[in-house]
Amino acid sequence: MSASAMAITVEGLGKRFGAVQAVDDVSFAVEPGEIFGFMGHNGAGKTTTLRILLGLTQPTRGRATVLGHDVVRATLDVRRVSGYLPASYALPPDMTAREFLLYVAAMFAIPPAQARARSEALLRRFGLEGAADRKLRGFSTGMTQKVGLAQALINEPRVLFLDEPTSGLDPLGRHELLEHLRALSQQQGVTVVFSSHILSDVETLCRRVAALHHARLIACGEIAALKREHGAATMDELYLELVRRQAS
Ligand SMILES: Nc1ncnc2c1ncn2[C@@H]1O[C@H](COP(=O)(O)OP(=O)(O)OP(=O)(O)O)[C@@H](O)[C@H]1O
Repeated sequence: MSASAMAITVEGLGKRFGAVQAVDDVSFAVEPGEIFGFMGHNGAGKTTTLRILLGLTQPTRGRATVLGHDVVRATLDVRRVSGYLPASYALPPDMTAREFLLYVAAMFAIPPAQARARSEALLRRFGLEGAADRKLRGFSTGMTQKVGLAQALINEPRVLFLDEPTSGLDPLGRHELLEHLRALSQQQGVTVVFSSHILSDVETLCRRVAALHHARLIACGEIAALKREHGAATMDELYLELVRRQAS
């Protein structure tokens, strides 16, 4: 696939925070409609890369595009077509789920009637109708993640960036969330970047992955091919082998 046909392109991306090189010469591309896995240990640079792709942090080197929009020069276009579920964030405790979705819709300047229709559809889709008028302060981890995903979808994004979306979820909650993501990709052609430490979830959902290690990309490609290449039977084995090779 040519670079211009890619949903996301990342070329020689770098980010330095003072003395810390958070992302170092990272390049990869994501195809439209694919669910692309992003793995790496704590502090490897995953969140920083996602935040650069969303235009929330400026790179110190390199360039990246989302649906052809340069993430530095066309940040507003990038935000318009993107949804983001951060790894951790505080929902406003005194808002109800419904109020919160309408609030996020207003930030995207979605007209009120459309905002109401989308909010109701998302509340239904995530089984939150019964809790829609409850204040967010009492929401469980699973319900909070569903609200988080609903807010990330309010602008009907074509590209969805998810940072650790399944952490803290029970097996049923994880399964439901993975099914939602699969449906978004397969039925609506949404491109998903799925960053996770839970390698079984990455394997369940993604055909291709990138692995970051100490800010650098140490592997990128099809999971099946990477496993073959590195003689790994499982995803955990693959990841450990990739990291081991860096150390030796
Ligand atoms: N705003 C910041 N200021 C200074 N250093 C930062 C900042 N954001 C990230 N870093 C540093 O950059 C490095 C990469 O962090 P990042 O959050 O991108 O990693 P990560 O792979 O997402 O980790 P985790 O899995 O723990 O979320 C870390 O050393 C981190 O401390």
